[in-house]
Amino acid sequence: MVPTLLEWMGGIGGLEHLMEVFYTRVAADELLEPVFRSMSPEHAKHVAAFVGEVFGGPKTYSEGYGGHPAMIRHHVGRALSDAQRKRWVTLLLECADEVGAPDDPEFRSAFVAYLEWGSRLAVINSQPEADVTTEAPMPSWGWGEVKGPYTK
Ligand code: HEM
Repeated sequence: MVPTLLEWMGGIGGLEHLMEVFYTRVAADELLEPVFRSMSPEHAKHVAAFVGEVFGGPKTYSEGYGGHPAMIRHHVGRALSDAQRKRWVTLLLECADEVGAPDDPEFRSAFVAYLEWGSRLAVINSQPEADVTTEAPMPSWGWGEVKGPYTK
């Protein structure tokens, strides 16, 4: 059986740890700190729940935190810039290295693909003139063309 992306990265505990480390670093980053100044103490946990669900885990975000529409609404009107988006992705990947998240080529290609996709949508939805549809279904992300984790 091919593991889900969430299973491969150590389950929800592994993802929560990554997000805790990441949002601590975000709060100390000059470009991102103003964007996340009002984030709730639960922010890292909620983002981990969302990404965990997308990566094949339990439906925690859908059942407890408002689902995909709520995630989209959190970005609406924030006028995020591409520079902020790039820093967000770069910092998250640095933290993935720091916490020892899987670094096999297969996992990282799937992880980066999702982060590029999701972060670009967040920027689009955050523009003041954006025509946002919040009713899109929860995304589901898998291994893509690499089809599964690295095997020797
Ligand atoms: C794959 C990409 C992304 C995902 C999955 C994601 C997910 C989320 C989720 C689930 C929330 C709501 C958290 C909660 O329920 O408390 C949220 C809020 C937010 N996100 Fe994102 N996000 C992404 C990209 C970005 C990027 C690139 C930025 C900015 C550079 C950003 C800025 C924010 C901000 C400002 C909030 C609201 C924080 C607050 O409550 O004050 N997001 N995001």
